[in-house]
Amino acid sequence: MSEALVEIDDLKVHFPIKSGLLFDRTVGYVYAVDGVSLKVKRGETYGLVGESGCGKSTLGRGLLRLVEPTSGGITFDGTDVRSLKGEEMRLFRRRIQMVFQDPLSSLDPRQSVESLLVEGLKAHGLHKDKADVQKRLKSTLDSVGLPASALNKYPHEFSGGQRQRIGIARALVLGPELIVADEPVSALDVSIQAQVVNLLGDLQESLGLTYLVIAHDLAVVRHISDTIGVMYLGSLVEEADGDQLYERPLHPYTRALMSAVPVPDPQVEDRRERILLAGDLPSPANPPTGCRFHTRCPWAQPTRCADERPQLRVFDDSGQRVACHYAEEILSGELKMHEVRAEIVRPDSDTAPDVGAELIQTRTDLPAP
Ligand SMILES: Nc1ncnc2c1ncn2[C@@H]1O[C@H](COP(=O)(O)OP(=O)(O)OP(=O)(O)O)[C@@H](O)[C@H]1O
Repeated sequence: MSEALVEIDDLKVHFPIKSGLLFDRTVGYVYAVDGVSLKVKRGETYGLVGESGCGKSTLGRGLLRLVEPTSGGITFDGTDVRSLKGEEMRLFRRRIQMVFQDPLSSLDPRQSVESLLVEGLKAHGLHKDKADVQKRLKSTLDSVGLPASALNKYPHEFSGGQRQRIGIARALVLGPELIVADEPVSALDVSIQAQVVNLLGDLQESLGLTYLVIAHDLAVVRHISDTIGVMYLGSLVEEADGDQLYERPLHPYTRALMSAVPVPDPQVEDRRERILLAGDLPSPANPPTGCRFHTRCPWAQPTRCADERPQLRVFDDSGQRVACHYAEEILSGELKMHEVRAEIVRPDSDTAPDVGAELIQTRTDLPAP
């Protein structure tokens, strides 16, 4: 299957910053999403990663029009989402559901599981046939591994993992085609995370679901994503097949994110590339000129990186896309990291596993170029 269910074209979501006594003056914008184009194929999982504040959630919310995009196109199953109104919009919303990070805050503690699940059905007028509703609720609970007796209980009576199963059931009960899962496991214990990730995988297989999974942690999306997009300060900086991205990360930011994912093998863990990013994420209200990553990039070159914004371009036949002027030179090793900003420790070539590059420890106490 390769048909795109969702197509996002040059999407921008800019939030106005208001000032003045009545907050009636716009003094600037938060460029939360600033020109993202991507496709989510039917039946597949698109993993969107990036550190907190880079615009991942806003992109997900913009797709559902929970926030109104500033510009750009969104197509869902061939329909122009941005032109939908009234009843058409309501029907569209049924086809896409969200799963949120923290089930405790997204589930009203005063409502029983039954009432939480029926709520969605009511919003779409699907609650009238009582026998049918009961059948639907029970089979939905069964599909997420919860017993029918859960219907009469309240969220606090469940463990964190079970609560997330309720959150997933609430999304599933309307029979959606796409699920936007925003940090679906980051509030859970590590031991429970794998169970919920596996559940999402099983549901995808049995129900033919399409997922957009948003996470700050590459480890979470690694095993479930067919395609991974890496976001930095409102833009996609790299996109590739899940495996391809791990074998050959091209963008310096992806390499930095990758180096933060722990590897279970201590030999590999000791020897792999480490890039600790200098400084914090710049403000999306005042993004750096040129390449937005240049202020933190260990390979940034004067003055092109500061002057010219790199476009997301197809790198080679693999279809991998990267927004970096120097991706080829970094990959070939022709361009070295700034020695003043990095301590480079080369691993013993006889024993070093093939993990992409020399072992690099970047010092974070040095100023950005
Ligand atoms: N409604 C809003 N009004 C103004 N600014 C907003 C609004 N929503 C988000 N932002 C800002 O947009 C930027 C991107 O936020 P967003 O939540 O999309 O990032 P994120 O990558 O999902 O981070 P997190 O994982 O912390 O949610 C942030 O600077 C945030 O403060």
